[in-house]
Amino acid sequence: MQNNGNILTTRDVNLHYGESQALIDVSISIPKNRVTALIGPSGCGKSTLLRCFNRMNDLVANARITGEILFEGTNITGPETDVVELRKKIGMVFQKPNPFPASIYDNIAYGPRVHGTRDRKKLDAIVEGSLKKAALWDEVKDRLHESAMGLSGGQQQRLCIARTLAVEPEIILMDEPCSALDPIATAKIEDLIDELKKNYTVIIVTHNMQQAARVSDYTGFMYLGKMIEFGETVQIFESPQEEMTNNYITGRFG
Ligand SMILES: Nc1ncnc2c1ncn2[C@@H]1O[C@H](COP(=O)(O)OP(=O)(O)OP(=O)(O)O)[C@@H](O)[C@H]1O
Repeated sequence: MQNNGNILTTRDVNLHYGESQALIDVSISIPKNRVTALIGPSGCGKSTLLRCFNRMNDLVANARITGEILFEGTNITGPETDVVELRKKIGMVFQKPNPFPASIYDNIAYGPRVHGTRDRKKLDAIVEGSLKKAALWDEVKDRLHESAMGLSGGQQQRLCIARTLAVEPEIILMDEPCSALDPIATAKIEDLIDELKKNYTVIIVTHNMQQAARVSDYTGFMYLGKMIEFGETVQIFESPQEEMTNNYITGRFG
């Protein structure tokens, strides 16, 4: 597969929560405009690594990180990084859909308003464009001013993706985005992920190996805080180089 260059590179990333180490010497490069899946058994550090990419671990009082994370060549782990700007460029979608208790329109317009867009026409265009990109427009165009809480779980998750897209990110982090959804809603999100990679880089944490195999171009297998193997998804699933990867994907542990 043609690699478009790397958008994120980690160099010897170690992360401790107090005394306990959650990431050990993680060094990977995430290809641009591709979908990368992080897999591995519960507690191996997938979410911790994902949260490093937009500094969400800053919110955890006892988290301490060393090493470098280069986003388009600039280290983002230091105090000089503008975290608000970073999170605009690297958005996040969580396990449980978390729309604000506000209208569909206001959920999408929130980010652009915070970043200074006030013009109604511009906001209208952003709302429509983001909902279209998230494959939700047709379902909600006649109820934009109704509460987002009235949407189904799958629609709420696509709304959260639209909300992320509204501030024009480059990377979308997804932490088990389908784990609260039924198979039909999950299939819609998976189709959407495939569509999104034309314009964005997606990094997804998933417990579901079939999902990783279906949606991702690259896969990283983690175990006990270490990145055991990282490569093209086809290679990881069909000819893993590490015995541990092989044991995991064949269901021998985890
Ligand atoms: N806020 C925190 N404070 C202390 N320890 C934490 C915190 N968050 C995670 N950990 C620990 O760090 C390790 C990695 O957790 P993490 O959530 O990154 O794993 P994971 O692979 O995403 O797990 P899961 O698949 O179960 O979500 C675990 O041992 C976990 O208990």
